[in-house]
Amino acid sequence: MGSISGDSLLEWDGQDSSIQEEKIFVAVRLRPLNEREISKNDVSDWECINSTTVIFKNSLQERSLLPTAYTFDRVFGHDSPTRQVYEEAAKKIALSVLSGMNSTIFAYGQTSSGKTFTMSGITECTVTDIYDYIKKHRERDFVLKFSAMEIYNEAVKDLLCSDGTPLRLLDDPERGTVVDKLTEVTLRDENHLYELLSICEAQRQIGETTLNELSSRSHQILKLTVESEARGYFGAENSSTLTASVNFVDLAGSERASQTHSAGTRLKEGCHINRSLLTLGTVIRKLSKGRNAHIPYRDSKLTRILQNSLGGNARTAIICTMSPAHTHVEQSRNTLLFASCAKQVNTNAQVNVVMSEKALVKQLQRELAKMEGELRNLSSLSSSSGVSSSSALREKELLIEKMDKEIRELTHQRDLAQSRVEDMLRSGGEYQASKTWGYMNHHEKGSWTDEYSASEASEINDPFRSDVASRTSHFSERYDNVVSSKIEDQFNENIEEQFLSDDTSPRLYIDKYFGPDPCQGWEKIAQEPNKVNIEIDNCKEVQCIEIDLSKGNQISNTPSPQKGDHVSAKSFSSSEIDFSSSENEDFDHAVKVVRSQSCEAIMTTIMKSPSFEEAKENENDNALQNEANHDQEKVSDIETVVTNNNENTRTEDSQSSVTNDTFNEQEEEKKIMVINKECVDKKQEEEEAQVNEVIEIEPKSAKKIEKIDPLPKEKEEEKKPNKPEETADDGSSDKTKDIKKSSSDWQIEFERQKKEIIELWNSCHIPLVHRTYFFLLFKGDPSDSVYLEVELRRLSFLKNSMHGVTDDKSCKQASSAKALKREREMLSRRLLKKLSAKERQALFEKWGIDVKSKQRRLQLSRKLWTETNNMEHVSESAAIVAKLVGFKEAGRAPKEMFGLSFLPANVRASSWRNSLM
Ligand SMILES: Nc1ncnc2c1ncn2[C@@H]1O[C@H](COP(=O)(O)OP(=O)(O)OP(=O)(O)O)[C@@H](O)[C@H]1O
Repeated sequence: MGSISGDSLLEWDGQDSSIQEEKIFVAVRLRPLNEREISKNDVSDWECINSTTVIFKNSLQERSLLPTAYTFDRVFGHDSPTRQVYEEAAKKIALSVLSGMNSTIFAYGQTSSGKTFTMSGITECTVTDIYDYIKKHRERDFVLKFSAMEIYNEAVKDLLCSDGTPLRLLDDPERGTVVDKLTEVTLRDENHLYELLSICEAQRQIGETTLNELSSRSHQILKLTVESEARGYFGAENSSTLTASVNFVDLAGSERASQTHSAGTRLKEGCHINRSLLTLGTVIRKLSKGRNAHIPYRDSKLTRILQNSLGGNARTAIICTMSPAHTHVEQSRNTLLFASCAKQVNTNAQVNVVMSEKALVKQLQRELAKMEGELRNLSSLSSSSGVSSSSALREKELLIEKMDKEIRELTHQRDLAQSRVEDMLRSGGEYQASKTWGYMNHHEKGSWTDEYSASEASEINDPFRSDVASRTSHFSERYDNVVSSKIEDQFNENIEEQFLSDDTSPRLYIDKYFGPDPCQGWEKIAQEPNKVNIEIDNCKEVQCIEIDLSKGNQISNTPSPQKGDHVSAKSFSSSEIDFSSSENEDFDHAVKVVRSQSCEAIMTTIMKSPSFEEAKENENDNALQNEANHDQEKVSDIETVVTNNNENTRTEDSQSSVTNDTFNEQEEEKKIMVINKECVDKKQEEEEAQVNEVIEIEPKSAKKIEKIDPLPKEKEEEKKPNKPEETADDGSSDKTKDIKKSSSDWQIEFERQKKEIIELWNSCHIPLVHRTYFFLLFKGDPSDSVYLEVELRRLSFLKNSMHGVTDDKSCKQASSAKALKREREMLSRRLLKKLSAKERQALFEKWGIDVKSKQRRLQLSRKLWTETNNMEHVSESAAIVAKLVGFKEAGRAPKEMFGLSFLPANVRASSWRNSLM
């Protein structure tokens, strides 16, 4: 036995770890004729003509049809030593174990052909080479383990254990078939292995046959496992641990009983041997034909154990030994046949990176260290990225802080603006509330309780205060008239009236839920001399007022105090209304024209309808009728103005202005409204500028006022009577055009706001009383714009409150749909009280309600104010509600109000819009 060179070992270092598909390496070895064969003059029929071919050289062979030449991977003649066989047929396969590949070296042949002789030599050569390799490769740690078994009569026995107990075969999912409890000895060194090999040889079943004195009666499988891993420095770079086994299989020899003359035990042994070899042959034959199905591995323990080596993942070399003697020619041919099949079988060997426990622990330790390192890196990355995240977070926090600050500032500004508006309105409302009751008391009890009453103003001989107080009292009276002249009646009526009053009047009911009426604030402003004076000093409009007031004051001492108002109003109205054709186009006319289109005028027209008059004749409520008649007397004066043309109007107005106090009061009321409105415009502009709110309150109207050139009294007196034509020549025509244009623009804006308000009323569940009150309050001139604005703002605020934007309980209360439902129920009961059966029937028919249906009154009340896009419906709803709750103007309404024809459709549907023309 020689040793392999270092160069030979090096060629195994670079083993490809990928799956290596190859054929089973098959070699044939001919032994020399032994003494017995020679003694019997047996001849050698087989000769290796080269390294790969063996021929049957007996030309006298009778079966000439059989092949005479056999080619294999390698053939060895009788003079080839075992070392050569190892080197050229087994070494490459056997030493694959050093590269982590399983390998198997078979010795197959008939009995006494030299299998044991060959395999013993190959095993020793392999062991020697392995240990030499280990000695030359100190960079790796090697562990060699050895186990040995035999299959004797289909029993697996441990050759390293002396008790001879048969071992079980187990099927392991990963390792395949394993022998249970097979002794595996870790080798200390090469000598240790040799000792073990000696034990195995001693343990193996050997029997004497006629062909072999030391015939092996079992299949022996020696297994040498090599585990290796890189050590030290190299281990860090190469963490793989290789584990592989090389099997040295010395099969029992096939034999013919006739030849061996066996009997008894030997015959039995021979049967098992032949049966297992037959199975092996079958497996090889099938594998050689590529049949992967129905391979009888399990038919014998030999094939079962060697399954991985037979077409499996182990590199395999089969060395077929044969006797060249002519007497064994048939067995030799069988061996060659087996060899021929075997060389067709493919194997799929691969490097086994199967770790030992120690290697696994080390591998896990390395992986753990690697993960810890990665974790540290990740932590450092997180730490560094955390800086940027923290920075970004800080930036966001600063941004949020800034936004919060802006929100707080905006909220503050909003609250400030609201507070100012509400304070302004509240102050006006409080004043008006007291004023209202003062006025009522004035009428009821003959006393005037207001601080700046007209009488008090007169007493202190303050003409300005007196005039303003006088005007304001008329203005206040208008409010009271609009709201109700029957407040006390409502208080005194049954509990149903609580929906209006609870503990207050309709006015206060509205005030309670919606705040004081916006108009009231302007009254107070006009009533407070200090404020008025300040504002007078600051705006042109007030200069007009001063002129008016001075004249009013002068004329107020005359028997016809209203005349002064007419004169003073002329300078004001002439710039707004196109009456420049005559100096007589005075303010009276302007007021009358405007008023003629107001809601009040419409109401008047409605009330004068014959059908309503007819229905009214049947009215049993004498008090209401008397009041209506009384109101109608006032309205008839207005109606007279409405129906006249300009020329006639001037004459009749002049007469009326002298003879009709009611009309004069209304004119004054109108003028004050306009004046107050202009003052408020200015004031509101200033306040809005302070709070940076952009609320455009009739800018064109304000512009119109600015165009007024208040003349000194002397010049005005000169200009009016003597140069009427100069009115047109001094640019008044242009002003008139501007006015018309402005009026048109305002009309559009007015129409938009009106529709928006009506929609908001409906969406915010605004009480119908409020809607009606507001609807009837409007005159339809530019002075209404401020009220529209305020109402819009209130409703917007209320809507926001309903949607949770603001938190105003009173608003939420007012917006209660439930309250609105109660109000409708209340109104339905009032239909019975306030209307006659005939009126109700007419109303039901007009509103498309079956007069015989149940809850028809409730049906009607539920329809009120519901068609927000139908102005005719809105107008009629307002008229009905006004009648039912006793608004004074409604009370003045003739019975036609509830008839089929309230107004011509074109008038009803565009009452607000028309009121501007
Ligand atoms: N190539 C050879 N050169 C010289 N002697 C050999 C050779 N081969 C075998 N022999 C000799 O032949 C005899 C039988 O050999 P061996 O026991 O190895 O046969 P075997 O095939 O194992 O037989 P069995 O199957 O019965 O165990 C032995 O004495 C052995 O020394």
